[in-house]
Amino acid sequence: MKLIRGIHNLQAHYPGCVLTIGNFDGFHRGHQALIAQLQTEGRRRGLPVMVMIFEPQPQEHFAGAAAPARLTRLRDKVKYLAEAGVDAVLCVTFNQRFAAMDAKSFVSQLLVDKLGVKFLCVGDDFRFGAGRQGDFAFLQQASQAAGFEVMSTSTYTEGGKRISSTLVREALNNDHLVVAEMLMGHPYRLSGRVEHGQALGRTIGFPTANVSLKGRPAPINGVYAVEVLGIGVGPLAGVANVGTRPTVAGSVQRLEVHLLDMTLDLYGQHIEVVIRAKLRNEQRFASFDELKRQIANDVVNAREFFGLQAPL
Ligand SMILES: Cc1cc2nc3c(=O)[nH]c(=O)nc-3n(C[C@H](O)[C@H](O)[C@H](O)COP(=O)(O)O)c2cc1C
Ligand SMILES: Nc1ncnc2c1ncn2[C@@H]1O[C@H](COP(=O)(O)OP(=O)(O)OP(=O)(O)O)[C@@H](O)[C@H]1O
Repeated sequence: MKLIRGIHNLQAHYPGCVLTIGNFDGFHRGHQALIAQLQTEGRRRGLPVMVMIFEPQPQEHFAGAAAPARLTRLRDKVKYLAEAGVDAVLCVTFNQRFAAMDAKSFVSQLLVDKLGVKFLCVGDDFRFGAGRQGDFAFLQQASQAAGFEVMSTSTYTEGGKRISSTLVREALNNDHLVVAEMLMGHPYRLSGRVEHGQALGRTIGFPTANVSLKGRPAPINGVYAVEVLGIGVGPLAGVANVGTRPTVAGSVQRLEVHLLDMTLDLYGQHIEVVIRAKLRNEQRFASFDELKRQIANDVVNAREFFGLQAPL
């Protein structure tokens, strides 16, 4: 699969495509159904399937810290889209300049001239162009003039509700991990590079791999039984904290993973942490000793969740 980062990296004339546009945060079953539909259209026309995504997501650009928590970072979105069989991802840098592009230019310059779009599938609530001036009716009109087809996605629902990234966020926020997994068709996972922490964990017998969330708050908070992927072996069972570590006066939310029965040097590696079950909320303990006792308990609970025996 081809990842094109930025409009400026597009070939002068892309050889035509079937296209969809959106955030694809969480890559839920609605997104998956849309991609499957697009693949049928691509095959029918002998054209590559392209997905246009934005980084940052438009709401993150406009609302900054007040934007909804990010479910899936770019690297993982691209991975999900590649696994789903998409041919190309165009990741548009959503900045002030792009936001200022009017709806007409978005269609004529980007979709038609640069991408050679032949078939476009978006939700009928899709808005685009400066001031959200472009809508589905606008697209229909423009497509007739420019000679491409436009179709609205059929809505994929669960229990009468439209599956959306917002619904997945709500489920995760309420610790309904099973619901979130059902909506997404895969368990929730966080990923990132392992960085150096204060190395306090090892002094209490629980070394942790610290994963920066790059300043984007995760939609979950607390202590979880997890599985770690992406380090060649595994999945490896672990226990993780997603939080600010109030006991040690931490402030920035971070992901910390302690692998069960295993000491591995993970510094610098990119790991995927599959969130399997919530064990408890994060707490502020009066002493480091109390925290240590509680983490030992968390380990016992995670072991029980995974059906693992304590080591001899
Ligand atoms: C399973 C687990 C549960 C944790 N729970 C809490 C908690 O409830 N409150 C808290 O302040 N810190 C919690 N922590 C974070 C510890 O404070 C942190 O691991 C410790 O300070 C070591 O940090 P360091 O890796 O930067 O040295 C938890 C860590 C783990 C691995
Ligand atoms: N449940 C669904 N069924 C069919 N298509 C969907 C569904 N959810 C999203 N889509 C389509 O997938 C594309 C990408 O959607 P996008 O990720 O931007 O929004 P979303 O999943 O609806 O999340 P949000 O909660 O942020 O609105 C859009 O074209 C959208 O119409």
